[in-house]
Amino acid sequence: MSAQTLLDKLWTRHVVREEVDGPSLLYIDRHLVNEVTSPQAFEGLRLQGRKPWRVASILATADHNVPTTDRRSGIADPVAKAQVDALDHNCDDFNIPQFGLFDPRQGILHVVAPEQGGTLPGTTVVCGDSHTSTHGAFAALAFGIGTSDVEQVLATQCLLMKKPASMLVRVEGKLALGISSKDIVLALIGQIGTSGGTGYAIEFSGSTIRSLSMEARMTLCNMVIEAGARCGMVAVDDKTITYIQGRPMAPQGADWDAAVGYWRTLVSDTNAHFDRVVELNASAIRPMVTWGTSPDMVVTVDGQVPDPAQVSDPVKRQDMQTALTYMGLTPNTRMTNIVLDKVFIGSCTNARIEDLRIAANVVKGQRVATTIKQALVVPGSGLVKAQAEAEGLDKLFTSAGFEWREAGCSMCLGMNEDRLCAGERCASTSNRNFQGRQGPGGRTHLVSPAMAAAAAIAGHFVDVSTMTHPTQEDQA
Ligand SMILES: CC(C)[C@H](C(=O)O)[C@@H](O)C(=O)O
Ligand code: SF4
Repeated sequence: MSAQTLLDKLWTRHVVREEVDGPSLLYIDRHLVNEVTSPQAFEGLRLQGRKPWRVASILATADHNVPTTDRRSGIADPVAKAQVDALDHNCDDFNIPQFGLFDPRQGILHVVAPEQGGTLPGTTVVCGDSHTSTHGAFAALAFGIGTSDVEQVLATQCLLMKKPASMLVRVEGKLALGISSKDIVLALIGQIGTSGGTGYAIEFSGSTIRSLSMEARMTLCNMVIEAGARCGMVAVDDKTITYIQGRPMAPQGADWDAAVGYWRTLVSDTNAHFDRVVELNASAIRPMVTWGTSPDMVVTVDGQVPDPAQVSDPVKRQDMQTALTYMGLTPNTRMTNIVLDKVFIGSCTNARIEDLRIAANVVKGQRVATTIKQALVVPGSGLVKAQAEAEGLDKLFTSAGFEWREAGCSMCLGMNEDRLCAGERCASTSNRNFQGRQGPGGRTHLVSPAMAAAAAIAGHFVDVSTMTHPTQEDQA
């Protein structure tokens, strides 16, 4: 047999039926269900008199609409409340286990599932949410689906999909101090653009990737969607296996041994062919900050806001101009001179324990700048929150002036009460800086947790690579 990529291996193992020139039918192992994209799917099942095909494949929790303060007083917004109530009702009705609002395991699905051992190598993982690509960090074939697909997977445990092309992103070398996988992926998106990954599944490889923790690998795979790719993945190694061992939903005993034996095969064969290869030099990567309204509008923190006048392509020039007007920025402003109103540390990109450790270490013993109106830390799950509290990280944050919240998507997209007001400028560890993403008229700059934390203290962006703190390699 010819050399196979990791994608080939995952694909072949899950194809139920292959069509020439059409989508294939894939078997789905894990279905993550949130409150936003599932109500209509469940309604569809009911109308057809169907039941979920394999309830045990489902992991459900509300994440987008949940309040991050005072949950006991309920959800004020009627739309948010209706979605959360619908998930409760549907899970009760169809006997689907759910992590409810008061369950410590509740949180953002892309944080919760790996934490529970619900994301395993060699599986297919879907969710009605684009950032499902996150789970590919475990050598899973993981991708977001739409609401009608959610219904199809509930009903049949299968999904029609066309095999993506393969892209290898090889990152070699050592990251400088203070640089994280968020900077790697922002640098990648800056290089290939928001449609550079369209039609591809991206596999990350190379010595830099091997040195990264599982948390850091999840951040990489989380953001491939912002490069247009459907899924991201990282091959299995010791770190993958160590992370999973002992988690509640992980296999045990003889099953564990058999699973590990199979998981070890989940690497691209030497000489496997990729449709596109992109190389990055880790030692050249600097802390990244977005300046515009798309994740590829990004520069290094020691750079400046670009000048549309320097760009010859009229379409690109107009896009830049529109973004700058929305963002309220003047060309050639140094990034370190951009003054902020709010800071958000959270989201499925960067709200895992390692992210909070890195941020807490930066703010330790200091105070949030008086010009910052609000600095939020929203852990990715109740268990991340509990772990952080056990380590005293919450105290480091609150005594610096941050607010310490309950788990959820929160200000990543403002479907709950946590939002930017019009014109407010925010350093955010999330993944999307689209117009109005964090609240109508809000201005988002995407950064790493270390960069967000340092910006909160200074009141403007600062270059964290000139500060001393642990890297993601130390934490692995
Ligand atoms: C609401 C949901 C469907 C959406 C997504 O698919 O990604 C959200 O999570 C986001 O990040 O924009
Ligand atoms: S944290 Fe943000 S990106 Fe992630 S699922 Fe929630 S809204 Fe989407």
